[in-house]
Amino acid sequence: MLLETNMFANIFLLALAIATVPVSLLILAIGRRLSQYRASRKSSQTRDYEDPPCENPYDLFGLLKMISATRHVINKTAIANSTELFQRHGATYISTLFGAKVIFTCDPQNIKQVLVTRFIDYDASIVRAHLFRPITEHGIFAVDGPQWKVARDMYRDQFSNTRAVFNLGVQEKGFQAFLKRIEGGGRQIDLQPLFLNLTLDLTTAFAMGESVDSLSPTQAEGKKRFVDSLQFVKKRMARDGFLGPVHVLLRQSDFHKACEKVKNYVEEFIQKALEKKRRSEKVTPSFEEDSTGYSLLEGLIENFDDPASIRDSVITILIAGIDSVAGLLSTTFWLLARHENVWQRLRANTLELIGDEPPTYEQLRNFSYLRNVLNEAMRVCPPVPFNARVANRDTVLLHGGGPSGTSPIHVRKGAKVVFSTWATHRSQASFGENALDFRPERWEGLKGEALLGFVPFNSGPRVCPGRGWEEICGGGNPEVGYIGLMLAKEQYAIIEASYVVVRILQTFGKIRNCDERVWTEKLGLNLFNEHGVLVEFGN
Ligand code: HEM
Repeated sequence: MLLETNMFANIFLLALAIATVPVSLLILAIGRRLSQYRASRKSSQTRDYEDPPCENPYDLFGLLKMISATRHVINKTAIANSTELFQRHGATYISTLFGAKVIFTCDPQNIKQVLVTRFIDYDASIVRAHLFRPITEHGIFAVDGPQWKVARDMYRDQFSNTRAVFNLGVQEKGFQAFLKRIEGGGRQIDLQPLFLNLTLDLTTAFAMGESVDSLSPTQAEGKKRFVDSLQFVKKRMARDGFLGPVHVLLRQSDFHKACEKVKNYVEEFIQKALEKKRRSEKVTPSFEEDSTGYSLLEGLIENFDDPASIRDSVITILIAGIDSVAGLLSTTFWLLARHENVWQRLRANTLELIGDEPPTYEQLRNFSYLRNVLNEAMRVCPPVPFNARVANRDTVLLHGGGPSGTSPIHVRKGAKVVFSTWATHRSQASFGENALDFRPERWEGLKGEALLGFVPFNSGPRVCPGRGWEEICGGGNPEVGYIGLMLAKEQYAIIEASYVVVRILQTFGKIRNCDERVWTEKLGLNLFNEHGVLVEFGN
């Protein structure tokens, strides 16, 4: 009986607890909104701040926003919808998500504030550390402040010296394996998965000193398992990133298991390199053009001792450097197959400037029309279409407040700012009336303000290191850093993509588009086309 009474009491208490959860959440959300309202009223009374337009003032908890965002992700219209919202509400507007205000912006001036001018007012890790921690606990994406500086400095030697670390021999080997998969031409192929395999092979060779050979028909079983785990981890991180806090309700054990497999695989390479270092005292990275000896991992071991941070730094590159470059290559060829004039001009330039021999680093670096084509491909379809930061103190965005959109906006500590690279790249104010068209020639005259609206690698101190290094510091002047970056030529990611484009253009005279369907978003950690890149090469 006592047992029964206890049981009923427990069930009652449990039911009461469950019933109080939504009520408590409701009270919490109302409290939060009230204090936000009071604070923003107070600040706008004392200063000239004004709130930007609100997407839906009645959507108090962001429930409608969540439903609509989920619907658009499922329908693969999230990116198109984001542009539509900017058109409807202005370049900066507010929405509510999970009961909190979120500022959305595609205003280049505001993006510059977040990434460059007021860089220290924002943190990046809050929005993604939970996704990165299981795979790279102290890796650069999971940390901010002094910890971020430490993680960033680990890459300094490698990315400040792209010319030395860029291995043309590895590139050519990868390209030959890629070519075998499309040999002969005259048949329809989907380039998108092949580019992913190619960048997997190139990046693992660069990061660990040994390719995973994903393009090889005889890929070793262990390498295949590693690739499967790595790709699974990235896919799951992207899914959980979209789900936000809801993801904790879903099973995570398979994710953690895959993370362990990836870490174990990379650790084996670290152990081998450490032994090598112990034996010969010094691991000297080999910068010979045809050598496959150099790896980021060995470069790191040369300077650092902690195996865990070396592992995090290596895995970070496997997360950041593979799908992004594959996305850029896929978009470029999707566009080239639909713009014969650009293909013709690029091919003529390639044969004239480089001939049919594999290109040198210097030729790739100075190939300006190719640079324009890649810039334009990243403008039309940025591999990282949006990003977010959280204010770590009260701060300001310069534009977008009030009905005219000209007043500064008060950004409270803890507020999230989501900025859309996709939408800013489509701005007519920056790129003219034909902003939606693929026109590499526009880069011949672009300068100043327009360049401010081009941020495929982000900008400021936290700019993608695959974009170049020296210019990041900009002599300590953020303004110089910002503009200097636009002119940077030592860009690992661009040089890597350039090598592949040049070799394909040297090999094939023609490209034919085999897919009349419209481009449809496929969102992961990077952006792809749902239908791939179906083309036929000919001579
Ligand atoms: C076309 C190719 C690429 C694009 C568009 C791209 C874009 C980006 C963007 C937008 C960020 C900033 C993320 C943020 O702060 O939230 C970033 C960060 C980063 N990227 Fe890339 N990336 C590319 C290729 C690469 C490559 C090839 C590597 C390395 C080999 C690389 C390594 C990194 C790293 C380590 C970070 C973190 C930087 C930090 O937080 O300080 N990326 N990338």
